[in-house]
Amino acid sequence: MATETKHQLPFKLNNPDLLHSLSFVNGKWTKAKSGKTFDVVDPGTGKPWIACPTNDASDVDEAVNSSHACFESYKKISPRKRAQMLYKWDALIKENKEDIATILVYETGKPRSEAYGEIDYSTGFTWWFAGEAERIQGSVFTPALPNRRVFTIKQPLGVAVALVPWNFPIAMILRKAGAALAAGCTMVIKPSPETPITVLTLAYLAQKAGFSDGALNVLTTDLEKTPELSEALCRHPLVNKVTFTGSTRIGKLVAKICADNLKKVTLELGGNCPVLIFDDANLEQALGQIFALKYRHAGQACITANRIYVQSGIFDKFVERWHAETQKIVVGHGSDEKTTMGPVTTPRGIEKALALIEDAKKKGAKILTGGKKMEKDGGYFFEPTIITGVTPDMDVCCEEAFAPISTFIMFETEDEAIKAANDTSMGLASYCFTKNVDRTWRLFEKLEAGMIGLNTGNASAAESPFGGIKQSGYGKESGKDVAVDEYLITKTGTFTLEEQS
Ligand SMILES: O=CCCC(=O)O
Repeated sequence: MATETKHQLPFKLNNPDLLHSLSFVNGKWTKAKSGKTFDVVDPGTGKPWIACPTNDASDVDEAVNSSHACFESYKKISPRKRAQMLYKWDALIKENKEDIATILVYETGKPRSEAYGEIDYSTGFTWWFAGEAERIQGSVFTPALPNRRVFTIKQPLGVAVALVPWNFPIAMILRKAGAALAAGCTMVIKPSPETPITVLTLAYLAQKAGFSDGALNVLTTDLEKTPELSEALCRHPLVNKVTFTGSTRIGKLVAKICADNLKKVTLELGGNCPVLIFDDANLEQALGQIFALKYRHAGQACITANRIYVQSGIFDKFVERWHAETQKIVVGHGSDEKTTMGPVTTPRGIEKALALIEDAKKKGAKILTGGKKMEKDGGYFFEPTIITGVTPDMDVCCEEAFAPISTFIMFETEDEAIKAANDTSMGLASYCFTKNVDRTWRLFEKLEAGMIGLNTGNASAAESPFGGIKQSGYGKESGKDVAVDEYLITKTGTFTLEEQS
């Protein structure tokens, strides 16, 4: 175990070797040059339990150089060998699932059952990308000119940087690093200050799976040094690709910085996702699916249901059923087996939720239940909340809540619902529930989002391209070909064939 901390661990692991708190650079556990550290806090108690290095711009060179040196040899490894290492990594993560879930609970606050769910979802990516590694193909085609032959090959583009959020730290890493390593790239990861430990565990297991030193480096830092460290990573001349998941505001900054040197960028940004439930929907199906989506990780998923539009014929009944289900939610520490909803991950989450509710109340919304912070064991708990009478001018309608706030809006016609759903700068995911097949197709084509859930609230999967349109970003993660392509360059070969005389 390589922890260097004055803190008391609030849990025991079956395999204590998994727990690391130093950064991981070139296969070694490394302190920041400044020697500074920051605390990682349990959102369920508000107590710090471990500390990690506060890296800054001066720590970037060593990490990127080692990833670049590794790339020079890693790119020559056969796709089958890359696949084998990815399968091994996948197996090691599954073998240590219980311990990884424990760390995840104490970093994010999510209930243990959800932590298991995240690991199952995430290993879908390691498994999928192991398969993709061997299916990277170029093409040969017939050109217009005689005696000419044209073909393309795909090659890994080099060192990639991943800037990742705290809400699904395992899924985000495996979705990004899985694709990069399958393509033959190496990666430097900057985890979120809230969730560095799960990421360091994954790096430890990647090394055990056979990835060589520098293939996957992890530089931790705190909130204050995040902009400096991220910018230095994005600007480093040996970095060719940046993948970012987070807010639209920061995504635009990342895109601007990378544009200076024309670096390839993938951006998975904000959501504000609408749900449309029509009178002819199977009410129980819609309720079950959207309830699970809404309260997954206390409302802190980018694809969560931010605005729920329900047609007038079933509005009252739907909200009544939703209210009844909401009363059954057990809010508590993620490690408690009875808990069905944990805290939000940061105190900032509470402040934002309170501000949204205050604004909605001022503008005439009705708070059916909840709306307050819960004073409970020092954690960042927020009451499951239902708001009705929501109008488009309310912040809760225009912004991602990232909290357990269910926002209901009544509609009459299909056209009205589509117009309201699309009335946002965001375009990550949209959902609709109807048993009318023609309407389903119309909605699929007319809703402005990169992912459309049709009678489902659960559309994320390794085989499905994940990514938004409009201000929700660009590029695809997961899915066949598209995700690995984000880490490849395509080279065109043109050959003139001399005929034998
Ligand atoms: O919060 C963003 C990721 C959620 C998902 O991958 O389903």
